[in-house]
Amino acid sequence: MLCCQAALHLRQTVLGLRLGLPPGLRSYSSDAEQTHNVAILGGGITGLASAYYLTKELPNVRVTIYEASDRIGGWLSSKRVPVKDGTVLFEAGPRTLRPNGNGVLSAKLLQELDLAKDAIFAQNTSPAARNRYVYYPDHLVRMPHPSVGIADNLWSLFTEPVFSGTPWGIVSEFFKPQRDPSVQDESVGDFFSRRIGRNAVDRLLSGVLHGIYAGDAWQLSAKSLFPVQWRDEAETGGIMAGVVKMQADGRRVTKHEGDFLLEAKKFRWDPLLKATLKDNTAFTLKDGLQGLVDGLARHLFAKGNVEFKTSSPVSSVKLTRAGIEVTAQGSEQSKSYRHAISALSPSHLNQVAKDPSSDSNVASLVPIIPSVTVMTVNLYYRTPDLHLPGFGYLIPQATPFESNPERALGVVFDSAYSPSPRDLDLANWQITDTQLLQQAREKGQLINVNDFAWYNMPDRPNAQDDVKERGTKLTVMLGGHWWNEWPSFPDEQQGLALAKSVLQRHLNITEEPEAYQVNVQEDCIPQYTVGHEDRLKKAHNKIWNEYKGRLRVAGNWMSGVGVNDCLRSAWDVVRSIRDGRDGTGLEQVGTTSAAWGGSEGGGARYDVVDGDVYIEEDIKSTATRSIACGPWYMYVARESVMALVQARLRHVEFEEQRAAAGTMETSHPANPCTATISSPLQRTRTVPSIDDFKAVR
Ligand SMILES: C=Cc1c2[nH]c(c1C)Cc1[nH]c(c(CCC(=O)O)c1C)Cc1[nH]c(c(C)c1CCC(=O)O)Cc1[nH]c(c(C)c1C=C)C2
Repeated sequence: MLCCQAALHLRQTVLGLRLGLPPGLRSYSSDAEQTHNVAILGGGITGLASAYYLTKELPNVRVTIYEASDRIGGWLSSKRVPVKDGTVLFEAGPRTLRPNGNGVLSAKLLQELDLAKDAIFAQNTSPAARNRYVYYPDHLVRMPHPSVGIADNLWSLFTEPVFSGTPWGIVSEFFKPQRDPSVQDESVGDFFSRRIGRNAVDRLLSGVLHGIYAGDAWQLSAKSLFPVQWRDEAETGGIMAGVVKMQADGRRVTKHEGDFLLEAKKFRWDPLLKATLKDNTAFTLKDGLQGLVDGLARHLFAKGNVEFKTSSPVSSVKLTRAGIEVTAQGSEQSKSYRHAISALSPSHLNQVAKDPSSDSNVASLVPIIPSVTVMTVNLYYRTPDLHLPGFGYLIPQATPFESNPERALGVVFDSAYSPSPRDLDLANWQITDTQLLQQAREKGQLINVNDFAWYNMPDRPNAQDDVKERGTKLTVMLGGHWWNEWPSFPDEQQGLALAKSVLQRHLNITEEPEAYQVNVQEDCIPQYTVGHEDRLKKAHNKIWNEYKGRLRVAGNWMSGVGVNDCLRSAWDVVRSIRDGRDGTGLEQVGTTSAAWGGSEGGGARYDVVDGDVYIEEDIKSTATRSIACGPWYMYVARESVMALVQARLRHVEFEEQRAAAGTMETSHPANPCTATISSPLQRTRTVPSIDDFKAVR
């Protein structure tokens, strides 16, 4: 073990020397007083992002990343495999990132880590963005899209069994009764079948949930997955009424979200990257999303104040007087830190949080949050265009067994995200003068070349596959909730056979793949099942009681299962440590998803109902002033800025009144949403100053 550590240290030093870093950056700061040492448990994307944000926000931080396996990056794993005329790239896990919402963080990383030059951007006009299919009951059905035209969309809506009952269900939703207020949560299936109709769930929505959670619509929580619709039913009478209200009043944002957006707005975007991201639906990297992991790791190595301990599973984390003590398996000594950030799954965290020396049967730190196993089978065929142009297709729960005996969840057409040699050939471009093109892009005028955009032009545009002639690249997704009770999972050959059988039945593909890769990702997607929010609140209380703010949690089990959500939870945790706020990483639970009462609700949130504060691009024509807020452009009407300031003032006033009254429902870390604590108030939130808002004007 010691030998490994020495080797690691040596590797880091050599890497530092190779990168030509000044000596000061190669070693830890010697000033112990100034440093803030933090342990990160888990070297997946959440752990790496936490380390990244820590080093960015706390210059004197020292970080140690503990990772059980011998590689970092977790589920993000891209491999290049040989084929007859070159190599193709296979992704075992996530393959693309969206730049909107929390995705502003991944878009920022492109700039901060100098990864934009390696990126491939798929445009809104690309087949990947326009064409999505659902397989029901025995054929592919294209989902409605404006590019198809009204007549074709209507024809499909009224003739395809997949839509049966749904258009009427949406119209009549206005007249459906509200739920009983005593209902605290229900499944997505129950919620939407009550509001819109059962077919909408079984034939459509369950497919979408397969594509994100690989989960069961009848188990997943409506309150956690559809917080806006859940709230709208309670507040405005229904989902559609909520949509109408939002159109009229503008989008409401919680304080937490508002702060995030304000922060995003401060970012100084490289104009060329911004122009390239414009009208972009998703992006990836030439070496796959593994490139993001490598970019983060490179950056952290170069920083010199981050230590990677791979093959070092953590065995315990204990609260001590001085901070928090972390022990790794195989290491005799435990190390003390001021904070620890757990980027482990809840079950792993429970294992390490148990005190091995105590016999007491303490209830686990985090209540059980189930997860599913997904098998991804990547296949590459010599023949091109073996599928329709598009993103791929999802298979809903109602698809009859005889149409899907393999119980596949969906198929991704990876070729759609991967430019072909034809796309790279300048002769096929709409504009061939690359200088003109770059000038236009710098002005944000034109970024679209054959449905892809590249930042690195006029250099040779990036592609993932290095082949002379393009073939067809696909990924079959299997498992998820269908495998929940299975005692064991199919092996590699069985997985391959299942995938080939799906493709033969659905796409008529009979040829043998030239290359394939079977990946089993055990327990990779946490399931936010009914009651999820309550479980998170319990976890928050327990973690706070046991670790008093020394241990924070981040990851995909709290507020979103995607890569962008992992980045966001890492960002949130680091910000709260940086600002000296108490917390666990779960203190926001319920503030974004529970029913909003504006200033009458939990007091922990505010909304801006007087004006359309955040207006997204689709209605930008109504905005009197535009503020570029990340790549997706955020437009703020001038009056709205005033509304924001006024709302903020009202909120502050409101809090003062509550304080004077002596009680307050609070986001105090010991109880995020439910407790009423008495004065003196313990404010744990950072309230942005009015100047922050004035600065917007
Ligand atoms: C690899 C399996 C995954 C499945 N879901 C996720 C992964 C990584 C997580 C996920 N997938 C999507 C989202 C929504 C946000 C977004 O980035 O778009 C999340 C959180 C959407 C999505 N689903 C599929 C793809 C290719 C994408 C785009 C993002 C990505 O690359 O992951 C296809 C797909 N994913 C899963 C299934 C069963 C499936 C079927 C076609 C499970």
